Amino acid sequence: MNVSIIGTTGYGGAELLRILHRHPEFNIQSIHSTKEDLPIWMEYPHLYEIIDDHLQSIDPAKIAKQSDIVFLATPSGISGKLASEFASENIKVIDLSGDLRLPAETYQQWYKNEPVHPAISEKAVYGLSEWHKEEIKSANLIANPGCYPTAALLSLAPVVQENLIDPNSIIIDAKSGVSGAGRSLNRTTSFSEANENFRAYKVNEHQHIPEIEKQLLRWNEEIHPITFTTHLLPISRGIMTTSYVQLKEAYQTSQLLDLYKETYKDNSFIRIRPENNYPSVKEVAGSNYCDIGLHADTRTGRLTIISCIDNLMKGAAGQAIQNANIMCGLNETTGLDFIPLYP
Ligand SMILES: NC(=O)C1=CN([C@@H]2O[C@H](COP(=O)(O)OP(=O)(O)OC[C@H]3O[C@@H](n4cnc5c(N)ncnc54)[C@H](OP(=O)(O)O)[C@@H]3O)[C@@H](O)[C@H]2O)C=CC1
Ligand SMILES: CC(=O)N[C@@H](CCC(=O)OP(=O)(O)O)C(=O)O
Repeated sequence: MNVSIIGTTGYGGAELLRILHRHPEFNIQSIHSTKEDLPIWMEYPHLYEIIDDHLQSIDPAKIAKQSDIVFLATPSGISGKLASEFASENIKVIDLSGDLRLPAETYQQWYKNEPVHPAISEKAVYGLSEWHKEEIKSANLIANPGCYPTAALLSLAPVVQENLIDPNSIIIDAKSGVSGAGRSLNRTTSFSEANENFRAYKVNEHQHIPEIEKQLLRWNEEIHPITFTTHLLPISRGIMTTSYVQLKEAYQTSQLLDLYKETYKDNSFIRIRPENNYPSVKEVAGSNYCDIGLHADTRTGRLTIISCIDNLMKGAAGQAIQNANIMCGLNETTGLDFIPLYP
């Protein structure tokens, strides 16, 4: 199967290259950027003598003739336009941006960009791999989930679906490494601003709030608006979400762990930690795992759920390739089954 990547010079694009280079079923047919005729190793010298491909211009008709799947690792605003151009072509499209995840009006409100025409966005399947496998299998257009929503949703799904929590009690405290903001220069993620620092940002106005709420409501229509706060960690990769929810009844931690293990028993990338064991971002780095640990506080009746992913893997490129595997009828772990990088 031939695949192409647009936005290859960004962090998401580079991560797609890293995984696809060793994928046994997908062949990297072409890589694209607004920079043309440049060997990719000149942008990323760690690829020197490994990947010699040159960046090519973005010509959707030509890409669709040569490839079966195109990954859009481009910024919000750009991805939507590209998805519209590919709509008339015979090619599967997986978009890593937020452009296809929300209804037009909500998108405009939170992203402040012109929305994609609903005729396009309504065809997109939300690619939360573990939960929408059947839809993904027959999709031609995937809205790959955001990094924070992936970590938060996977960790909240079992208790939300089973209606075990007060629907007005969800608080998600989220932290990300700086690669989550992409490769371009930016004051907040520059070394002297981020190093030895820890700050909250986009408080109550983060663009992932409506994405998380939309999926929670699909699982349980009683869910109320959430409180979601993002923070910037002085590390390159990794996301941790710590969610607090009020349980409707008293549960032991072991009962809830059993529910989580049962829910995810057929999903290789979700690791439910044993009692009194909680994940850290380094324990999933470079991998497609989402590790979840939890504890029910019998004093307060609240459940604390901790979830860790690598933002560039399960939060972006890894999940995109997992979705491509599902779309092509492959085992979802194909090309993704490696151990996290530690330490
Ligand atoms: N970083 C992360 O952890 C995550 C990112 N995402 C989403 O994935 C997408 C890519 O993110 P990331 O790799 O971090 O971003 P980067 O900023 O690192 O890369 C963006 C890429 O888009 C290309 N690009 C920029 N402008 C244009 C344009 N006008 N036309 C075509 N290509 C363009 C850039 O390449 P060039 O300038 O060379 O053309 C670059 O290759 C974004 O939508 C992001 O929101 C989603 C989940 C997690
Ligand atoms: C650390 C950091 O800045 N992270 C970014 C994640 C961006 C992202 O994933 O954007 P999309 O919704 O377009 O996919 C942020 O919080 O905005």
